[in-house]
Amino acid sequence: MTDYKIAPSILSANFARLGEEVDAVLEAGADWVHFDVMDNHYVPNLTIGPMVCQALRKHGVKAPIDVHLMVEPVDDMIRMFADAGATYITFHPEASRHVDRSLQLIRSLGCKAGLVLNPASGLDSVRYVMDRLDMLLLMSVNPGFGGQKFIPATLGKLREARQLIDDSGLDIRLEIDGGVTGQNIAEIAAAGADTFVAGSAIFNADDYAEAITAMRTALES
Ligand SMILES: O=C(CO)[C@H](O)[C@H](O)COP(=O)(O)O
Ligand SMILES: [Fe+2]
Repeated sequence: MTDYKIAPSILSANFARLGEEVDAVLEAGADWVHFDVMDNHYVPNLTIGPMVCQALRKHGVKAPIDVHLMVEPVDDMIRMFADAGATYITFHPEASRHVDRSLQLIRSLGCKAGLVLNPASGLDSVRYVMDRLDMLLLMSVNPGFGGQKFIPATLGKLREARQLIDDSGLDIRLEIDGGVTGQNIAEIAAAGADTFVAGSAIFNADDYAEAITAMRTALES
């Protein structure tokens, strides 16, 4: 059976009570914390940095923190997030001049490494660095904002990515980010994803446990 992971994106959490919000989703059954970092340069929005990641660790968060860097360049932020307690660090290949080197940097700092592909980007940029990846993240919305609609063409790309990973024989997670809901998660899993980021579908729900349980039930179906 596939080891599915659900990673609520704190982009849709109440930032005024972030520690409690993260405790609440983990208590409600989430596996990971998805941490969106935006710099108003790579994407037209600005969020949170390594100090907030470190604060969550100090607050007592033990779950994996999945840092999604939407910043350019990436190497300084990789170092700072590794120091701040990140588990996974993923970045967009076009935001690094030397993708292979940035991936090596992440692992050298003891974190798990991943690349993120935007909706219009093909799989070519990951083909020759597969052995440097612990995760491949496909964006199913354009990066920068929560609450957008899932782009259906991502399903075909997920199938191709699943094939690429299976053919490689490597242990690489396949994560999907953007517009994931309890209604579409089963179809997304059938296309090959094993790790699901969901922001608005969880944090906008009245009951986080109910939203996460509905996702797990759909995954089991
Ligand atoms: O990386 C992101 C946006 O750039 C977020 O992780 C993503 O949009 C999650 O939010 P939602 O589930 O509401 O789409
Ligand atoms: Fe994200």
